[in-house]
Amino acid sequence: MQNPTGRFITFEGGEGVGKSTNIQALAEYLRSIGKTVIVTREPGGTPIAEKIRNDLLKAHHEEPMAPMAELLLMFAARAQHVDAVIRPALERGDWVLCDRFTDSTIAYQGYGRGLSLSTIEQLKTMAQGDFSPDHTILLDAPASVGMTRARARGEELNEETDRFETEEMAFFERAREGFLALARSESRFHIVDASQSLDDVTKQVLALFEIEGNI
Ligand SMILES: Nc1ncnc2c1ncn2[C@@H]1O[C@H](COP(=O)(O)OP(=O)(O)O)[C@@H](O)[C@H]1O
Ligand SMILES: Cc1cn([C@H]2C[C@H](O)[C@@H](COP(=O)(O)OP(=O)(O)O)O2)c(=O)[nH]c1=O
Repeated sequence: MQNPTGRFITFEGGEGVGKSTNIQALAEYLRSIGKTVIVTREPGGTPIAEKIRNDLLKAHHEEPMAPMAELLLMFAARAQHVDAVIRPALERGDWVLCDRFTDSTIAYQGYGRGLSLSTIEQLKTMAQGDFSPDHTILLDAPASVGMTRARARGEELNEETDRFETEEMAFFERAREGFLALARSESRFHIVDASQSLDDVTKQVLALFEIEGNI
């Protein structure tokens, strides 16, 4: 890890695959070796973007949300998040670990909802220019595995089901295919098999960072 400037690391994958848990483990490790680390998430990460998140995830609206409205709100939240939080942190030399980013939009709104990938690409350019993660950890598991974990976590923490969690399993399988297609086409991706035990998944995530120069 000789580069003194910050790095932007994103975690991607379906519901309940272990993104938040492994982000915390990586943050702890990076702090233990002296890095300043910010952990954030999408949609959200700033007060304005968290308000947009609230509208995006709320399961019960007085009307159905149009897929294009959903797409534009994802990018509105992201534009705010990049401008107010992510870019300033990287400029200070901090490491930014983000739970989901634009790959989730391609996977969920593109592969999941069936919106045009070229429209998403255009919006991406408008919202973030060529700004992109340095590395992306894709936690990959069959949708049913992650969903079972997410439901168990939801019951344990007494969380309300969000709008996405009400989608059918085929939607999440399409999103998984989207993530895998992205991972095959871009070298910033590191795929970790998230159907393994939590211990094994975390070991593999940390191994990407533990050996100097590994990542
Ligand atoms: N590899 C794993 N094996 C078993 N349980 C896991 C694993 N990874 C995470 N979990 C558990 O599954 C639930 C969802 O994990 P979480 O990190 O919140 O996922 P995400 O952020 O991807 O939705 C949590 O209760 C977590 O402890
Ligand atoms: C960032 C992003 C998230 N999403 C969805 C995925 C999730 O269902 C939801 C965000 O919730 P999140 O709390 O990240 O879900 P989980 O912890 O269960 O993985 O928003 C999109 O559809 N597009 C996006 O661009």
